[in-house]
Amino acid sequence: MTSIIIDINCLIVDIPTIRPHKMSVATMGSQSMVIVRVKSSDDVEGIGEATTIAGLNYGGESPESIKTNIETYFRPLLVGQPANQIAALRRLIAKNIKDNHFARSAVETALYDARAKRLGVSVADLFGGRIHDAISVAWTLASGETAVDVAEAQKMLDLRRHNIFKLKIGRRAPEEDLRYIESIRKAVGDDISLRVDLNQGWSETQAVRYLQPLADLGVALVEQPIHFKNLDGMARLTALGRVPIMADESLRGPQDGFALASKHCANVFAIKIEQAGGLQPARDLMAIAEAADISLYGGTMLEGSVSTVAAAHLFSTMPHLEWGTEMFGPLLLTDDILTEPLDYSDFTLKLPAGPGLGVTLDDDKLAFYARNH
Ligand SMILES: O=C(O)C[C@H]1C=CC(=O)O1
Ligand SMILES: [Mn+2]
Repeated sequence: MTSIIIDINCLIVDIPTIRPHKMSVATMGSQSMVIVRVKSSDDVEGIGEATTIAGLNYGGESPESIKTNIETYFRPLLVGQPANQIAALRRLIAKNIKDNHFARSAVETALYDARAKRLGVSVADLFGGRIHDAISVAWTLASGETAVDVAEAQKMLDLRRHNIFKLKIGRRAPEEDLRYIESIRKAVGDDISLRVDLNQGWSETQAVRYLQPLADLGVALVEQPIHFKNLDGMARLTALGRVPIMADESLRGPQDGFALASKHCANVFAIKIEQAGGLQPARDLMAIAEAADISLYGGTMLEGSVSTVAAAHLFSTMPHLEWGTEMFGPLLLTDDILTEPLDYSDFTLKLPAGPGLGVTLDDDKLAFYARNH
């Protein structure tokens, strides 16, 4: 029997972070997730999540705009449509709704979750099946206090939770950032992979000046050092060859991926399902990277458990995820909205068993953290 979409609901859920998360774009003290539930005539519910960083600080979609746009534009478009025809639904959305990649990703995730549940398979199975049962997970140090970050890195190593660290820099003067990285390097030793993320915080001139000092400190990867539109600049920094360059904000879907790949603007792509516009566009973006011999990294929008596990399903199907992932979002929050939290151990995130995304929402927690205004 054909299952028909009968309703789409959105809830904004606000959960505090375990500590302030300081980036060049914003300081976050809590995370706001838009949880999307797609209900169908056969009673199978699909869930998805759209999460941004600090309202409008990172990009053009906020939790509030995502909720409004899904309820006002996606919902009437999709209600009454066959729930299993995901490609047709994607075409319908593309024809009627421009941009709104985060909202699209949440809706698409919910459609895949429901489709997989109906088939009794996992979301990874819809993308060819998992190759990896666990994926490596980096942690971001971003408390803004060197001593706190040193202690945090040590704790993560002791707990065997993370042994790769991303450092958020570009908020302070470059010389101060160098001293900070040096302290972290001294504390963790030479064998630990340290990467930095500027979130576009530098001018191209600053990047030319400071890439070598970063390389001298053993920084393995430099993420989005300059403005996302300065693709020629990204290509020039990549061509310098001082340290591998990773694109993040410059990648808003497969077309951007093609532009960056054809101009050699990066050595590595950070793949984010929300920024790409959903699981399938993210998969398309990864195919472009693979064809261009650009390495892959599984990126996060500091998402909660639902979007994190959705991305993990997709990443688990990739033969080569050379730089691992940073799917740690749920661990940055003081509480979770799942009945069973995700399993982080042995420096990895374990893919859950079970159909669909393999996770269940805890309705009491949702009710507790839901924004009521
Ligand atoms: O990569 C970003 O820009 C966003 C995010 C990912 C990890 C983190 O700490 O911030
Ligand atoms: Mn980034």
